[in-house]
Formats: sequence, C-alpha cells, structure tokens
Amino acid sequence: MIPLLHDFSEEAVLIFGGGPVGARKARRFAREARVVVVSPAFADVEFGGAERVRAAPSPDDVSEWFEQIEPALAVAATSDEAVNDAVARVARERGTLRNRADRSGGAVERGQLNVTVPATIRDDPVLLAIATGGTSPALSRYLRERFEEEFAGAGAMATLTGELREQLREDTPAAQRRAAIRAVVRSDRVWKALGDGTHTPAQEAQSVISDVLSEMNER
Ligand SMILES: C[C@@]1(CC(=O)O)C2=NC(=C\c3[nH]c(c(CCC(=O)O)c3CC(=O)O)Cc3[nH]c(c(CC(=O)O)c3CCC(=O)O)/C=C3\N/C(=C\2)[C@@H](CCC(=O)O)[C@]3(C)CC(=O)O)/[C@H]1CCC(=O)O
Ligand SMILES: NC(=O)c1ccc[n+]([C@@H]2O[C@H](COP(=O)([O-])OP(=O)(O)OC[C@H]3O[C@@H](n4cnc5c(N)ncnc54)[C@H](O)[C@@H]3O)[C@@H](O)[C@H]2O)c1
Repeated sequence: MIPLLHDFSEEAVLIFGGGPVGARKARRFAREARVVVVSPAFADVEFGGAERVRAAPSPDDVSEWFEQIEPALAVAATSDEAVNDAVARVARERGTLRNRADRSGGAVERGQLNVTVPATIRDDPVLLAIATGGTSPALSRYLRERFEEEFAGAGAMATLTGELREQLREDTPAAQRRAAIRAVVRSDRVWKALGDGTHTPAQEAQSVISDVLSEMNER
C-alpha cells in the first residue's frame, strides 16, 4: 500500500453500519465529504454531522445505495459479514475506493479493500499518518499518542518556515536558502520558542539564518 492524501471536499462517502466504528469513520470523513451512514440502528455517539439513514439493506440491496449516493469511497462497518462482503464486491465492480473495518492484511490482495484508515495527527498544515499494515491498530493508536507530544508545534514550524522561504526567495540564492531553512527546522532554539508560546520564534529563526548565511559567505 502506498500512502496518498485525498481531497474529499466535492465527494460523497457511503458508510454501512452505525456502530461505534461506523461513527468513527463518519466523523473522520465528515470534515470534508458529504457522508451518508446507512444502518438499522445507530450508536449513541457523535456522527460528525453525517446524514443517518435508517435501513437494513440485504446484500442484494447494497448496489442501489451506490447508485443513489455515487460515493467516492464506501466503508463496510456492519456486524453482518454478508453485507460487508457485498459492499466490498459492489465497490470493486464500480471502481469505488473501499474500506472494510472488519478486515485487514490478506483482504488487500483479494481486492476486498484498497483503503486503510490510518491513525492521524493533524497540526495544520502538518499531517502525520500511521499504519501497521492492519497488523496492530492498537499500536497505531499508541504511536499517534506518543508522536502527538513529540511533534507539538510542528504546524507553527511549517507556517514559520513557509514564510521565511518566501522572504528568502527574494534575495538569497537557492543553496543558501536551502541550508538556512534546514537549519531552522533542526534548531532546538526555534522549537523551544514555538513550544513556549513566546513571541520570539521568528527572531530565533532569523538569528539561526544569519549564522548559517555568514558561515557560508566566509567559505
Ligand atoms: C488507526 C485506526 C483509525 C480509525 O479507525 O479511525 C484504526 N483502528 C483504530 C483503533 C482500533 N481498532 C481496533 C482496536 C482494538 C485493538 C486491536 O485489535 O488492535 C483499536 C484500538 C483502540 O480502539 O484503542 C480493532 C480492529 N481494527 C481493525 C480490525 C479488523 C482486522 O484487523 O481484521 C480490528 C479487530 C476487530 C475485532 O476483531 O474485534 C481494522 C482496522 N483498523 C484500522 C484503523 C485499519 C488498520 C490500521 C493499521 O494498519 O494500523 C483497519 C485494517 C481497517 C480500517 O478500519 O480502516 C484506529 C486508531 C485511531 C486512533 O486512536 O488514532
Ligand atoms: N476498524 C476498527 O477499528 C474496528 C474496531 C472494532 C471492531 N471492528 C469491526 O468492525 C465492525 C463494526 O464494529 P462496531 O463495533 O461498530 O460493531 P457494532 O456491532 O456495534 O455495529 C454494527 C452496526 O452495523 C449495523 N448493521 C447491522 N446489519 C446491517 C445492515 N444490513 N446494513 C447496515 N448496517 C447494519 C448495526 O445496526 C450496527 O449499528 C465489526 O465487524 C468489528 O469486527 C473494527
């Protein structure tokens, strides 16, 4: 499997199964997509504003939902294996992206799923996704929790270095610019300033850049 980022903002996601897992997937995709969850019952949890449709499709009914919603991605998250099988089969026939909450590993080779939902850390504009090839979702979750602490401030670092890049583009040659930006993202002083919430990260970054550029000019 190869990781990609997919823009769902103009698209629909069709989820079968309204249990805790269907709800988690609904919350995940509802931040961008139109999400429709089809299920005879819904867990008493947040569905992220997704449309909930009360129905219990049989395996033969599944394709009608695809025709109606025309999803870019279908998620099989019911407790009924025959329904999950039908969702995977119809999605495959239609060339729709497909995820199965109840399968991993070998299901990829059999074409049952071609999308895995990773554990995700977001600190805009930075995004980190973690997967274990379906082997250990609990480990994905644990690693997410650890990296969340480890990379606190990454979003602010990206924003800061994005701005510095624009500034340096005006008057600094490419090799110097690259060295300067690399030094900033590796600088403990800048990370610390971002973590402190102090007003000095930009100043710290400027001083790192001055050091790098003067060192390069002396050579
Ligand atoms: C990352 C995360 C994203 C999300 O779902 O949002 C996610 N599972 C999460 C949690 C979690 N899931 C499970 C446990 C219980 C402990 C355990 O079993 O480990 C925990 C831990 C917990 O809840 O603490 C049980 C479980 N999960 C799957 C199966 C079926 C199977 O493996 O066959 C079973 C067994 C069901 C059973 O037999 O009862 C399948 C999948 N779960 C995936 C993703 C995909 C592979 C990702 C990867 O490669 O790592 C994949 C393949 C399909 C998919 O769902 O896309 C989310 C953490 C979010 C976060 O907190 O950051
Ligand atoms: N991916 C994961 O992280 C993960 C974690 C735990 C469990 N699972 C697996 O995912 C599946 C769902 O987990 P859950 O905890 O939400 O289960 P659940 O049993 O709580 O929920 C299943 C939902 O499917 C609905 N359903 C039943 N028949 C249906 C039909 N014909 N059409 C549409 N919906 C139907 C039920 O009403 C219920 O809302 C299970 O098969 C489980 O093995 C995956």
